[in-house]
Amino acid sequence: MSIPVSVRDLRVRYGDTVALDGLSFDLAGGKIYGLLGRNGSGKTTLLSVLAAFRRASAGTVLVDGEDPFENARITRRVCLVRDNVDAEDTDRVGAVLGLAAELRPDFDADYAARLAKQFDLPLRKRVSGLSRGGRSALGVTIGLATRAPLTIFDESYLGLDAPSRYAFYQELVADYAEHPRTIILSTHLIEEVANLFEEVLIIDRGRLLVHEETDALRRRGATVTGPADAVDAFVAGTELAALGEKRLGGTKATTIYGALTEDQRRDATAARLEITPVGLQELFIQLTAAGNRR
Ligand SMILES: Nc1ncnc2c1ncn2[C@@H]1O[C@H](COP(=O)(O)OP(=O)(O)OP(=O)(O)O)[C@@H](O)[C@H]1O
Repeated sequence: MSIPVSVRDLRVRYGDTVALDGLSFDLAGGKIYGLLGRNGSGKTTLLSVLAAFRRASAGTVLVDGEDPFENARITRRVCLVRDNVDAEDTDRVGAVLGLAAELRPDFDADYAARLAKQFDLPLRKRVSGLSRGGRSALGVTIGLATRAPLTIFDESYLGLDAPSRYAFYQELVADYAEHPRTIILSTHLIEEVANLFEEVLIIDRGRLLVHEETDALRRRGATVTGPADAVDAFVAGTELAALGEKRLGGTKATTIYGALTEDQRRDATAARLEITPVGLQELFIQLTAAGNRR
């Protein structure tokens, strides 16, 4: 089961700091969404509001059609996993999983046990005795096994080493295929998870910069490489935004943002220019680079 999310003009302030500045978007649900943004762009604030950990200063947030704040029907159906597991330090790992099983209607205890084994979680250890990776593993185990209709991972797997992260990605995809739900992942490890995202949201300084299907977004970025003059003339002719450029001697590579027409692609080939796709991470870097910020 998966639930939709609708955000309109969301504003969140911390004293003088504006963390979210009029954010609006809709998630139909039943997909894996990637939430990207530079440090301090407002990702954790947004996810905390969706999970009712924090109240909006202004605007509307609807999760499954209702305001999630102090709304037990909704909060039961939302699971936010942060980078540090929400458990008492003195609790034992097994007890934390037991409590999640009691509190969460769709929690799959057998699946949690399998994940705990896969991630080498020491069930008898206290949370205070876990390594950083152990805490992350406990968090993602709870996040996956809870099977909440809206499941949010807020950089929760960053503490895991590379093999464990890939194990997590595999589990996520496999379990999501069997139990579709709305999943939001925020991450700085963009290349690692880009293939999981069906849609991508990029926020920058509290505002929505991009919300698009991942494949469509990928098609928007291209790098034009060739003799500097020819690249400049071609890019100027497309009237597309140039996000960044690199030079090596007389050769130049310019990253552009926007869809090239078939005619433009033919023109590029005729001018002996090379057009190559841009990875999601590179596109993100360019779109949020200081000089390109609106
Ligand atoms: N409790 C708080 N008190 C004051 N300011 C805060 C608080 N929490 C966040 N902020 C500020 O709000 C802004 C958004 O922070 P937020 O943690 O939501 O960003 P983020 O995108 O999750 O960042 P990161 O990628 O570094 O984790 C930042 O300017 C941050 O300093």
